[in-house]
Amino acid sequence: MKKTIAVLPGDGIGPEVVGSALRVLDQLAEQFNHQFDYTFADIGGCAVDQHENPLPDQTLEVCRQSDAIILGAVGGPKWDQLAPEMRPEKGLLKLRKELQLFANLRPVTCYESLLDASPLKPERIKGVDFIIVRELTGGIYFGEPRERKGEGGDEIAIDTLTYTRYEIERIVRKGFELAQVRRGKVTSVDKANVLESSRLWREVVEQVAADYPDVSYEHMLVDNAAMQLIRQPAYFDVVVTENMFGDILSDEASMLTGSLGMLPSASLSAVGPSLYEPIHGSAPDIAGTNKANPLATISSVAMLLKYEFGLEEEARVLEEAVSAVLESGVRTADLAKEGEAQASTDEVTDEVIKQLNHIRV
Ligand SMILES: NC(=O)c1ccc[n+]([C@@H]2O[C@H](COP(=O)([O-])OP(=O)(O)OC[C@H]3O[C@@H](n4cnc5c(N)ncnc54)[C@H](O)[C@@H]3O)[C@@H](O)[C@H]2O)c1
Ligand SMILES: CC(C)[C@H](C(=O)O)[C@@H](O)C(=O)O
Ligand SMILES: [Mg+2]
Repeated sequence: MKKTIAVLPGDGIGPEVVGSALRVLDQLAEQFNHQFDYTFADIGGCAVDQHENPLPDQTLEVCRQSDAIILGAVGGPKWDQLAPEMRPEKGLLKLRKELQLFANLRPVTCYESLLDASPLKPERIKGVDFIIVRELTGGIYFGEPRERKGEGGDEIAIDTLTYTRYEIERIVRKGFELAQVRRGKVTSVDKANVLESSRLWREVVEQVAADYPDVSYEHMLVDNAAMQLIRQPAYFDVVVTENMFGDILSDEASMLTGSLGMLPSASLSAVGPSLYEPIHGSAPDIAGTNKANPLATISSVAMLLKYEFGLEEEARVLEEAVSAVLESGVRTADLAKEGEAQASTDEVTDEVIKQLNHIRV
C-alpha cells in the first residue's frame, strides 16, 4: 500500500514522540511492504516563530492533500503571553475546525502489566476498557461571542457554549455505532441540570437511541461521571460527551492506565483525512530531555493504520508490540516504580521496534 501522511510534530516533546512514532511506522512499512511518504509541516509555537501564524496556509494545504495526519503537541510558556489569535493552541483548534475533525476517539485501555503504575488500586482498574467519544469542533471552544470588555470591577470576559442539533446528532451517532461493535453500552455525559445546551444534548440522545435498539444507554451528569470514573472505571464502555467535558475527563481517565503519556487518539473528519495524536500536551517540563513516553503517539499510529488505512493486521501487531514492551518492564519515568530503572524515549522506541522484529520471526 502506498500512502501520504502529513506530519506535524509541533512543540516541546511533540517532535520527540512523533520521531519515535515515525521510526516505528518505518519498521512496519518495511515488514509489511508498504510505502508511507511523509510531508512535514509546522503548527503551533514553531509555526508562530517561522511564519508568524500558528496554522500557516501551507500546513493546512499539506494536510488536505494527505491521506492521514500525525500530530505531536503544541504550546509552551514561550508563547503563553501572545494575543489569542496567535497562540499555538489556536492553530490546533483552527485545524480541527477547518478539517471538520468532529469526532475525537480516546480509548482508555489498562494493560495488565501496568496495574501497579496507576495510583488506583489494581483490583479497581483490572479489566478497564472504554472509549471516550469527544465532540471536537463545537461547544465553548468555538462559540461566539468570545470577548473581553469593560473596565475595573465591571470588566467582563465572555465565552459562549453553543451546539446545534446537527452537531450533537453526528457525534452521538458515532458513539452508538462504536457501542454496537463493542459491549453495547453508551453513557452520555452532560450537565443537563444546569445547561440549556445539555438539555438539547439529552433530547438528541433519546432520539438517536431509538435507532439503535441493540445498544443500552444512560445519561450521567458530568460531576458524577468524574467521580464514577475513579469509583468503578470498569463499568464504562462508550462515553460520549461534548468538547470541554471530554477534554477534562480524558486527562482524568489517563491516570487509570498509569500515565497521560499512554493515551492515544483519533480525530475523525467528516469530509477528508483524519488526524492522529496523543491526548497529552507539549510537556514543557520534560521537553528535550529524552524522557517523554512515546507510547501514546505510537498507539495513535496503530489507530491510524486501523481506522484510516484499514490495516487491521498491522495495527494488531503494533498493539501487541507495545503490550510486549510493557510486559518486559521497560518503562519511561512516568510509569517506572520508585527505585526502578527509567528508560528513555529512544530506548522504549528501540524496544518496540525490537518486539516488531520478534513478531516477524
Ligand atoms: N493536543 C495538544 O497539542 C495539547 C494538549 C494538551 C496541552 N497542550 C499544551 O501543552 C502545554 C503544556 O500543558 P500542560 O503542562 O498542562 O499539559 P501536558 O499534557 O503537556 O503535561 C502535563 C503533565 O504530564 C506530563 N506528560 C505529558 N505527556 C507526557 C509524556 N508523553 N510522557 C511523560 N510525561 C508526560 C508532563 O511532563 C506534565 O508534567 C500547554 O501549552 C498546553 O496548551 C497541548
Ligand atoms: C491544546 C488544547 C487546545 C487541547 C484541547 O483542549 O482540546 C488539548 O488539551 C487536547 O486535549 O487536545
Ligand atoms: Mg486536553
